Amino acid sequence: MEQLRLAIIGGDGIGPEVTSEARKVLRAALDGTVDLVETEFALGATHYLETGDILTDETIDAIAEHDAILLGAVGGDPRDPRLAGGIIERGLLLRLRFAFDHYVNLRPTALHPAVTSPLRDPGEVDFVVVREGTEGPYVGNGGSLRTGTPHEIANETSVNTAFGVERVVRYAFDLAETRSKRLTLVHKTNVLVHAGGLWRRITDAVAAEHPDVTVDYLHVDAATIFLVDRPSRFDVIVTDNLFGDILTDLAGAIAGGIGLAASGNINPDGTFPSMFEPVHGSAPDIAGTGTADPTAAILSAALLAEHLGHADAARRIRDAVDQDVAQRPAPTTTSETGDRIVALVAAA
Ligand SMILES: NC(=O)c1ccc[n+]([C@@H]2O[C@H](COP(=O)([O-])OP(=O)(O)OC[C@H]3O[C@@H](n4cnc5c(N)ncnc54)[C@H](O)[C@@H]3O)[C@@H](O)[C@H]2O)c1
Ligand SMILES: CC(C)[C@H](C(=O)O)[C@@H](O)C(=O)O
Ligand SMILES: [Mg+2]
Repeated sequence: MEQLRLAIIGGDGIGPEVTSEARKVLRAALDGTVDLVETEFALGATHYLETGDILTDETIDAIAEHDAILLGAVGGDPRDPRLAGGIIERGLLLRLRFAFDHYVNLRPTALHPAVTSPLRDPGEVDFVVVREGTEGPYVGNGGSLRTGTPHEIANETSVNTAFGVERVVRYAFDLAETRSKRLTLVHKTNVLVHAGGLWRRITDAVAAEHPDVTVDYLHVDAATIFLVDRPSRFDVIVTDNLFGDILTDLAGAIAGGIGLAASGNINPDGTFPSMFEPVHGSAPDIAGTGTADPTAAILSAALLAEHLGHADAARRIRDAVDQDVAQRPAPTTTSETGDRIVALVAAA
């Protein structure tokens, strides 16, 4: 039987709560077809406060030995001065994305049947944001002069390389070819002229190789209007790291809630393990209450299964989620939702 080695990073807050439900569902979906070997890595703000370690080189090497990573969420109490400066987000989450060259951050959005969108008339909501994952303003290229004085100067430089932009744009076009063949570049070329110009030129050049894909462009501010007014206009959105971050929280909200939004940090070359995680964070406001919705983590596990070649297991997970959200009791708990979805997967 095929063996799949999964690195599990529950993380902080609701991260471990939703990840354990996703693991249950994944085990049920792969049962009998795969020998699933799960290795837990204690990482996150809590781990850092206990040990002083955020992510050692040895741990990166150990995680690299796995076929994929399932991550919950990381980030501790925002008021804790020991966690200031996003040290966990940067030193753990972004470090993993960069170390494993997750240059595609894939964030699909679909309005599941029976889920209520806050939009009055959402129409068809079925699009994928292809968010660049290793560049942009996320690279940590910045600094502050005269810090803490009235004359402070703080810089955060967005890094965009032709190599980095081209590979993610190519991925987005290839994805559009498998969908409705419509691609929207989202940027802010009217202000961010250097980075925007590069994205635009590369998108135009790759578009010439895909004459059957309809390509358009929106400034990111206008894109937020259309996401609310007419999300059906979108099929594949390709955008930079920061715009993609912001748009996908909005996308989650219009598709019925951030508790349903899944993502994959993909290394398309397969050199490193890809990492699957909900779009949401550690939700300290509800951690420990047992009310977190594990659906985003479960759908992230479906993306993981699909990425590893188990399309049938992925389909069964998604079908079970669709059935569950259509008849979900309220109120319900994190583990009850996981249990119901496990039962539906097992019955399929
Ligand atoms: N990938 C990640 O690990 C990741 C992603 C985003 C934020 N974060 C971190 O998480 C911490 C909290 O960030 P935030 O408050 O800005 O965003 P968040 O996504 O954690 O929470 C935003 C709101 O959504 C709710 N929410 C989130 N997930 C939910 C779920 N599954 N079910 C029900 N409600 C849910 C929360 O209760 C909160 O009201 C910060 O430290 C942030 O840096 C981590
Ligand atoms: C926690 C943070 C670094 C992260 C990001 O900005 O990418 C998160 O918001 C996300 O969407 O995964
Ligand atoms: Mg985000």
